[in-house]
Amino acid sequence: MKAIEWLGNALRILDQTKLPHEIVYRDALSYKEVAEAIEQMEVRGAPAIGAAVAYGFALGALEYQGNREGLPSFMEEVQDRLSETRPTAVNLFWALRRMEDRLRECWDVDDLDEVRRLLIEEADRIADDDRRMNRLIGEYGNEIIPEKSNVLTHCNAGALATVEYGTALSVIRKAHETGKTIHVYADETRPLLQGARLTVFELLRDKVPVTLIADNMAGYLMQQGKVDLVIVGADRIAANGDTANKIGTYSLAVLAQAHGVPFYVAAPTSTIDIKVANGQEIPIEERPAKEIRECFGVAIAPEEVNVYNPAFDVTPAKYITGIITEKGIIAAPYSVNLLKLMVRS
Ligand SMILES: CSC[C@H]1O[C@H](OP(=O)(O)O)[C@H](O)[C@@H]1O
Repeated sequence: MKAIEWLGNALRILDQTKLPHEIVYRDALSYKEVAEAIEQMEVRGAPAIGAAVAYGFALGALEYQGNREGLPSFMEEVQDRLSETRPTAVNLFWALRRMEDRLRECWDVDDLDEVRRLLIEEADRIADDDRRMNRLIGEYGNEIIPEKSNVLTHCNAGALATVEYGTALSVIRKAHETGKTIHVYADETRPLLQGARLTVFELLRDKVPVTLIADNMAGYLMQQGKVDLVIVGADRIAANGDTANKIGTYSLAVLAQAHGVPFYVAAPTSTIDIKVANGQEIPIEERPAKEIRECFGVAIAPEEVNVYNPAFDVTPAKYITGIITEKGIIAAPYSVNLLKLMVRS
């Protein structure tokens, strides 16, 4: 089950708003369709968004009908449209920058089809890098999973949030595959229920024991000593280790520290934004009020009520036990150790 698949002239997108009850694909033939799919969260998850944007950029070059000289200004429009879709996941901007850099490197390539080929090749590399990084996250992360453990996770940081394997769920999968007795508590993750709809869906398919809980039950589980560790994904990690992730992550981190439960973030280095000093500088997406007032089309609050709907929150580094990356597990002091990580090849 892949979130996205490149078809050579289109990007096949699994519409995650329909999961788990319907498996529906959309073949995006244009960069605008990719942008809409990201905004509507048909494709979501920081690494998956990054790869989708890379292929969306390549689709823009395929759509272009002008001469070679006009391509750069057209691709600026493509870049603008893709970059305005969702502000928090830095993977989007990391992928766009790689595609823009590749386009600039092609300045002396006159043949438009050759430029298109080189851009698709770069998007493929971005996708392959994500597969590789997620596998390694699973390998390193497995080192911190006890032989027998109850792990709590939030939202969906699984295969559906990436090109393959996932980040937090890559660690859980690896532990399961290596024969550890791992059981997962999956937060439903209001308001869009990525945990109930996507994480549970993934883990049941992989036969990983999983129990679904409402978000407000996590503290009670920890108070009863039923959670051995928490592992979540990330959308943007600042230079000091402050981490933006799905709304509700910060509450989990504070509860985990209060109950002496280790709290890990699993993310590829494409999610680390070393240019952002701390969490205050991370843009937090605010989404439509409808997502709170309704639950998948069923009104659950009076139409006239005001709504606050931040899609992410920021967990200060002091609550994070370790950051699991494809280059190893990073501990505090994050300002020092993340910088060392990013300069390491
Ligand atoms: C592999 S980490 C994915 C990350 O993205 C999710 O947010 P959204 O579903 O809104 O894209 C959530 O924060 C996950 O942890």
